[in-house]
Amino acid sequence: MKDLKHFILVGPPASGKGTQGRFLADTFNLNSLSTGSLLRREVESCTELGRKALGYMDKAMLVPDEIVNDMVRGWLSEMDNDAWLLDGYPRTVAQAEALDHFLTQRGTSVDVVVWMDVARELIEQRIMHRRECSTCGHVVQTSEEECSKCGGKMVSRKDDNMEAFARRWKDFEAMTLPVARYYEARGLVVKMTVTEEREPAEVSRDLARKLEEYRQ
Ligand SMILES: Nc1ncnc2c1ncn2[C@@H]1O[C@H](COP(=O)(O)OP(=O)(O)O)[C@@H](O)[C@H]1O
Repeated sequence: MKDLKHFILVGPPASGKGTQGRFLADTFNLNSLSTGSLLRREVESCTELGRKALGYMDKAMLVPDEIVNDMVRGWLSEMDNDAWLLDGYPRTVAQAEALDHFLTQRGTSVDVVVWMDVARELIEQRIMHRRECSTCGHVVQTSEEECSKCGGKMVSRKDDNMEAFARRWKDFEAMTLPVARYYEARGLVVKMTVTEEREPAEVSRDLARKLEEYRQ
């Protein structure tokens, strides 16, 4: 039976990576790293890395590989419990190769790559139904006019969101899909294909089952 300690989560924006990532971290007792969140923290703390990254993040461009590679290597080196999940990294094949190189040097490797394969039409529907509270920023799929958290007015940012999504999807297809294929060629992928809307908990159960099979 395979030991599953090193996870990578790959998927397009709004594919449910955040939710399934939390599920995996809880189930397998993993330290999880979202490179997007870490970069945002660096920006907020005005570190040198944050200053370098900001110019790219502002334009919704990928931060150069070297910066992100160094950041992830630092995070992995500092960890005491060697069980982790990376979300949002590797995002390019060059990042995947750099990670492989780093892990090989340490005598270890990626154990499994969970690919959230969600149809583009489904993600577009999610974005269309997404509302954001104009007061507290709470984001949900709802048709309610009032925020369930603070009572503020719920607004839709459909056009902005659709435009941003189209750009991010293009990047995903061009740069990150090849990452999923890179790992697929190495037999490391567990693919979660989602073609119709399902409860996140149901997707988690399916995922757990697939991981059990993969592990045998
Ligand atoms: N692995 C990565 N390589 C390069 N840039 C990254 C990476 N991860 C995150 N970023 C940067 O951080 C930003 C936010 O990332 P993330 O939180 O994953 O959200 P999004 O899904 O909006 O891209 C990205 O737009 C990009 O500029």
